[in-house]
Amino acid sequence: MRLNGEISSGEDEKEKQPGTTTFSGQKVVVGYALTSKKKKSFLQPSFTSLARNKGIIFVAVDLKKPLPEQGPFDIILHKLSGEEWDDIIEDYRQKHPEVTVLDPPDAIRHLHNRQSMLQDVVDLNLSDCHGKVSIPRQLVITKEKDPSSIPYEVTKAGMKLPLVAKPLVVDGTAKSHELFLAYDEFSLSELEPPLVLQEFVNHGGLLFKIYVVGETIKVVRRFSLPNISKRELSKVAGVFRFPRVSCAAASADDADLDPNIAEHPPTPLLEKLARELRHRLGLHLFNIDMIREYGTKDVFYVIDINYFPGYGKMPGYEHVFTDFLLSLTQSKFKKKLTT
Ligand SMILES: Nc1ncnc2c1ncn2[C@@H]1O[C@H](COP(=O)(O)OP(=O)(O)OP(=O)(O)O)[C@@H](O)[C@H]1O
Ligand SMILES: O=P(O)(O)O[C@H]1[C@H](OP(=O)(O)O)[C@@H](OP(=O)(O)O)[C@@H](O)[C@@H](O)[C@@H]1OP(=O)(O)O
Ligand SMILES: [Mg+2]
Ligand SMILES: [Mg+2]
Repeated sequence: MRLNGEISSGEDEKEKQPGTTTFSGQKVVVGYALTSKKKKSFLQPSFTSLARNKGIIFVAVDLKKPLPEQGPFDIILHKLSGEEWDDIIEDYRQKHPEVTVLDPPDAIRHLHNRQSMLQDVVDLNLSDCHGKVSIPRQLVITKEKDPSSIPYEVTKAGMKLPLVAKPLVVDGTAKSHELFLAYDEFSLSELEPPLVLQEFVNHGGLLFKIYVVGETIKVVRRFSLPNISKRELSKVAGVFRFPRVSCAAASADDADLDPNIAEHPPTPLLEKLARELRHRLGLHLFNIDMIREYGTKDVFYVIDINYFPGYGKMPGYEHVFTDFLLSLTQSKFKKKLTT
């Protein structure tokens, strides 16, 4: 932590104000390396002004200058793709252990692959904690595979139709979010590996997004794909691209919903899931997409985990994030006092 006014430049410098509520009356400097889209959705004025009043200032990392020459920072928030950036931030992290880097690049990379992202959910074995949490059955089709062999692979693995086809790698591009619903296995040969093929689980058209910010979780409901009946499955063939239904800012929280579908998953289950994943993934900032199997009360599937998601859409994110950033520096300060 730094004393008031110690930082010398940066586009947000003019936003600084005296009078803080930080642990020791010092400013917390948060460097950020985000795309312009992310900066716009995350650093909303309602958030930056609340943070400023609590002594947190945000400073843009200048990607054209060496990172070690910038700052000093207390915390770095980042979400940029590419190996070059990963190397820069990893090197900085090792040389500046006093700076909290959210989060380590190798832990983030674990979520860039749709197979590895869900592996920790499988390992967790949350089967007796107010409900059962697992992942849909899935099959990876590697890059080397000839697309014409996909129908055979699917049949051999005993996968149940319909299937959701997802690009294996999630790299922040629109293409990595291009998903398809496959009603028959033969049409899958139209798609381009590498892919993850996941069994489609009927869930009543509603999804739970569990936002994790350190130790805090917030759950919102979003609209999702409707159930697919056996009758529909028998009548339809082909692969169909579908839009990013659950990403819309319009939440399903206020809609008139069937309580059997919309009732929130049990809090102890969500808390345990988030805590365990936080530790196993080594991440502070992510969200979990979870669905309830239609017709059940407590059978859940995790279908997606995203690093540093769209927190701007999380109700009350300004307060949650401000408290989180302050708690990070406070625990560091306390540690310093006791060592
Ligand atoms: N196995 C599944 N069963 C039923 N519906 C699914 C399944 N997998 C995905 N979906 C639906 O497709 C949507 C997109 O899937 P997913 O969340 O995996 O993609 P994404 O591109 O990573 O999304 P995001 O924008 O959240 O990163 C889900 O929100 C859900 O509506
Ligand atoms: O665009 P939004 O603000 O909605 O945020 C989305 C975010 O995009 P951004 O990081 O470019 O902002 C996505 O990241 P990438 O996988 O593409 O890296 C992914 O995390 C989505 O799940 C987020 O939507 P949410 O799950 O929160 O609804
Ligand atoms: Mg998702
Ligand atoms: Mg995702």
